[in-house]
Amino acid sequence: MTHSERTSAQSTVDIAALPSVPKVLLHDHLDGGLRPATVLELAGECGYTALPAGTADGLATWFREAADSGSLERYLETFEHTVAVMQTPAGLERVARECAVDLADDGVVYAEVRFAPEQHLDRGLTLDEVVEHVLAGLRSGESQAQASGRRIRVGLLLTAMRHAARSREIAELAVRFRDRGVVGFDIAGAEAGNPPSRHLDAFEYMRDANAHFTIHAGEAFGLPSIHEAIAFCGTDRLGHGVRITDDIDLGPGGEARLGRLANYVRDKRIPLELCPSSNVQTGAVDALENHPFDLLARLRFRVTVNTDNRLMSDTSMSREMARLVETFGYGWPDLERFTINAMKSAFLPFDQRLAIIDDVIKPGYAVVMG
Ligand SMILES: O=c1[nH]cnc2c1ncn2[C@@H]1O[C@H](CO)[C@@H](O)[C@H]1O
Ligand SMILES: [Zn+2]
Repeated sequence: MTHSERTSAQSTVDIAALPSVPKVLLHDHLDGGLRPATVLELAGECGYTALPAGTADGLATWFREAADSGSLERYLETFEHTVAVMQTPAGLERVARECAVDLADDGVVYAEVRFAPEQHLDRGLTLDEVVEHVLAGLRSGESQAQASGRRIRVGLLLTAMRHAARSREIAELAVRFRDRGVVGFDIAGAEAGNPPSRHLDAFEYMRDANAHFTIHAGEAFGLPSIHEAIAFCGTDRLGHGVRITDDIDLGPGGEARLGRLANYVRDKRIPLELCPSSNVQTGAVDALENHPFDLLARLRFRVTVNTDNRLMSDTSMSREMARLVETFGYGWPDLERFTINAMKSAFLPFDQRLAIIDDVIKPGYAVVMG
């Protein structure tokens, strides 16, 4: 065996081994990741009768197909059913606990999970109580994972809905809980018509508090949204950001010419929280093979791999990575790079990020690369 044959054999990804390598997830919605059976059981417990199917399998199929709509607005309508069953202390804690356990079972070692507290007040809980119950569920899921030999750490991001007017309040909530497990802030929801600058005071509050945030931008709307998120709001990361490719021209020989905004994003190493399957479902990209993930990765943007909504996309970190490997032919060194990109971009203190990279990620990839 020559050196290059050996190197390529060692770097070839065995799809079955994906759950065993350490993975880092920065963009995952708590209310988009419920187990179908849990949706069903919680609906029974809280008397929610509007579920679109009566079995776990039926629900799994319904969520995937309904989310496969080609439009972000229609995709978001499916959350009505998950949010409806996450209105009680028990419901919130269970969903959060199962989220941590499921991610750990998939080999995720560090995750930032997000949700919008303002959507969970229907049964009288306060914003603070909602966050407390979700944090309690995450801690209990971490312990449960550890008892079964899996180690995961989950940070919480608090999301404000961009069509609503509570972003400043949610930013304050995030800062109030910063030493109790909340690591940052975000805005989500329908992007077109709700530019990031509508929530400028929330972002200014976060910056004033030296606190971190990301912004869903460049998913259903293009460059103006990304520009505002960066230039006006000062975002640390871009949720999706896939439409940054609108500012990249490919010449006749395939050579890329970056516009000023694309250059800025790359120069400043602004992390892109790319969510391949979700982007195909919402129509941000027409097919996985046309996803700009690979172009952006080859141009050395700081790309990261994310699930967005595991229930709606019927996915997991391992499955997203498998889809990328099958579509673009990535090897283990590529997946390790995407994972380190994500860990570098986490909203954890620098020394803790480095410790996970050096003590967990690199040794984990060294095992599969031989
Ligand atoms: O990809 C997305 N783009 C924009 N908003 C989203 C996406 N996925 C989920 N949400 C929205 O975020 C809320 C809090 O988690 C969800 O309820 C959903 O409305
Ligand atoms: Zn999202």
